[in-house]
Amino acid sequence: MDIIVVLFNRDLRTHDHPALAAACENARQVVPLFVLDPALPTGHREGFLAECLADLRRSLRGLGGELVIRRGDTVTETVRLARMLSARAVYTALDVSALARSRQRRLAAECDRNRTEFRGFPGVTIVAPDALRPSGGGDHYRVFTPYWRAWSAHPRRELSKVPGTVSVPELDAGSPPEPGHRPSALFEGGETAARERMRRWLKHGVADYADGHDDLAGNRTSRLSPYLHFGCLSPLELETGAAGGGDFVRQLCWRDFFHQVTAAFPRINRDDYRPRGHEWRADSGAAQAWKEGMTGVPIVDAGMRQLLAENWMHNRARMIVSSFLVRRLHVDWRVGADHFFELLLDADVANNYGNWQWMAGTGNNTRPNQTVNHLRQARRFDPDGDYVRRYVPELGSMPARTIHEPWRSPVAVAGYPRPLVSMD
Ligand SMILES: Cc1cc2nc3c(=O)[nH]c(=O)nc-3n(C[C@H](O)[C@H](O)[C@H](O)COP(=O)(O)OP(=O)(O)OC[C@H]3O[C@@H](n4cnc5c(N)ncnc54)[C@H](O)[C@@H]3O)c2cc1C
Repeated sequence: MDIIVVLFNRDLRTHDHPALAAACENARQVVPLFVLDPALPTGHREGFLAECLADLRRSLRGLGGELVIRRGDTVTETVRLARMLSARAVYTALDVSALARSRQRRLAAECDRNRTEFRGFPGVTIVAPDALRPSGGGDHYRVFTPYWRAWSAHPRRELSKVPGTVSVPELDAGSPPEPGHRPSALFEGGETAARERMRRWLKHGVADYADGHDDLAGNRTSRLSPYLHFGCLSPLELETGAAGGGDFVRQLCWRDFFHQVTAAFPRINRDDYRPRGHEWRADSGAAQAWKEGMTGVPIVDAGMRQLLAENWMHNRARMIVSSFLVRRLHVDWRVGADHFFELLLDADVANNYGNWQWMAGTGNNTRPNQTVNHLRQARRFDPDGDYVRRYVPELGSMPARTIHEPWRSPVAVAGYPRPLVSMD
């Protein structure tokens, strides 16, 4: 039999899917597979994932194919299916986290034992994590600006076409996960919703990105991060569509940057990338107040409550709240990063922990002692206080003049705490 199994992970799409396109070209029959593995840290993302899988199944069925779903250990289930079908190969997109890489290694070894070909493909990032090496030596770029230069000059692969048909052998397709609770009403899972959002963004949003991306109250960033995380969108296709959108493309480069750091330093979610000997305070009360959006600093609380309400947070707010936790409360970056990881719909190991270490001064920041002035940031990026008013209703009637410093107001605000730390 001439069958190839395509294992889907963080690439839940049919457009620009190099592994799927190659399998359809190379074999008469193809089995698109997703394994619901208990080891996957899906957390609040389960409902979104279920929508992504349902949408992918619909798309594949539209091509004459199917999405086969199994439950259990990814390697065991993939190899079991490949053996049952006497498949000649397993194709998959390569990813960078420690979990993904150990799974890839195990899968490659098991395939080898069973005399099944194993092939890894690109598609999770724009430029493959191992494609660029600094001229001065080393296995990855530690600093962003030289990476950005090399990345911009690096030739791109061609976008892969959606296969004309996907021909699947007779087999039990398996039941999809329950749609369950969608964590955030703002994000509908799946490639169809992702492509519609990308289309609107490229037509109406990206041109304003340089001016608008730091406007906390405005909806002026793409909000494509959950779709990029689950691979409902190809980052390369997005970059191609945004050609000329310099500042926006630079953000996509940040994503690739942290992925190549993670590939080289897989313990990025646990160990300091650059140990600085910080002594963190074990203050669970302060950390709890921060998580609940009750620090008494409105701009911080607004960000943390946006996270609780939407499972997403504006990038500027992520910078403000993370720096507040590590620089003002002196709480370990791991506490904040793990909380983000649990709640964010777009949480991924590379971007989340890479950015947290950056803010904590233990990561790739060339100015590790750089601090954020929280009040100045609040006045600059939320000048009218609309972002705070939206997420901190206790302050709803405060004028722009005092909303960022309610402790200066002669009238106490009922139900809203005094700042945990002095803001002078
Ligand atoms: C402490 C902290 C934690 C973060 N955790 C995550 C995370 O878990 N997952 C995540 O995708 N992003 C994370 N980011 C980066 C950034 O905040 C989000 O990617 C962005 O807010 C998503 O919104 P958007 O899609 O509208 O972004 P846009 O501004 O429209 O940018 C487009 C895309 O570029 C990428 N991008 C933008 N900024 C960054 C960045 N600083 N680092 C890496 N990629 C970037 C994202 O994929 C994003 O979707 C974090 C940033 C900080 C400061």
